[in-house]
Amino acid sequence: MPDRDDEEEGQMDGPVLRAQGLAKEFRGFRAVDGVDLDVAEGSVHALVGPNGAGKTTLFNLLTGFLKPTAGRIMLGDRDLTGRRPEQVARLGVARSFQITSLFPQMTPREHLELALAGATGLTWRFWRTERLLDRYADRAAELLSEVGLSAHAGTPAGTLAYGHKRALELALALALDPRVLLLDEPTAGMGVEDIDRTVELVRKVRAGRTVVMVEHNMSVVSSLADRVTVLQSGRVLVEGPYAEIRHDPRVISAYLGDPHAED
Ligand SMILES: Nc1ncnc2c1ncn2[C@@H]1O[C@H](COP(=O)(O)OP(=O)(O)OP(=O)(O)O)[C@@H](O)[C@H]1O
Repeated sequence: MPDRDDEEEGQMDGPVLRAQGLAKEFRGFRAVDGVDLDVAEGSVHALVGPNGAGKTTLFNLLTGFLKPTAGRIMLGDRDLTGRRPEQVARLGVARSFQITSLFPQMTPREHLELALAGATGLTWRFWRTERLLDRYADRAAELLSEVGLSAHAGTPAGTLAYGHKRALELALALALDPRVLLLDEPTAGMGVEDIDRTVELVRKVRAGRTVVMVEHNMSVVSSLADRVTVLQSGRVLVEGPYAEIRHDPRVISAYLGDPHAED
């Protein structure tokens, strides 16, 4: 018997983020082709798959950066389908941006104050008003401490080490206080030490949150993910806990590029 209360709240043990029949076509080519995805509240859910599987496209759909050709995206009982990225973010699905979106001259503290001001609806023309930004100083300091950047709060972002830039991106997403945090390859381009640090960081920030991440590094996936969705050719190939999917012959074939993998 379905538990109506839980369903109506759109949370508890039900999915907090749900995609149904999601598709994206680029000039007739289906990069995402009828994906169903249920992300449970409080879980870390990894999206994996070989190159070109549609992970980035799916991420862009979930965050409003692309509009779906078909299908529906729900956050709890709210329909996110077709909403713009800033609306999606404000409703509670925030994405950790790429380093290219950082301003090299601005410090982590300034980035965060600006993000916090933006999250509360203040527009750009207000951001230099010192008193308004002071309001966000405490929260910015907290977020910097959460991601281990306190010692670099006043360093221009352009001169930060790679791992620290990625930590700043994460803090910027957390500034939105999201219900669902999307991480796009959080360990991409990192050496072993930074990867370990990032795994610890994600462990820490996941508390009380739901995380969806695209991640190529399977050891990172095994350390962090409660559930894994494996995509191939725009479709869900397999879904389940990492311990189960890692032995699945379809997954192994997909990664080895077996042309009969879908059989
Ligand atoms: N804007 C676009 N126009 C046309 N084709 C696109 C576009 N974006 C993605 N594609 C195609 O859609 C498919 C899926 O791409 P996508 O980047 O989502 O895969 P991915 O799983 O993220 O791959 P990777 O692991 O290499 O990042 C690819 O074949 C890609 O060439």
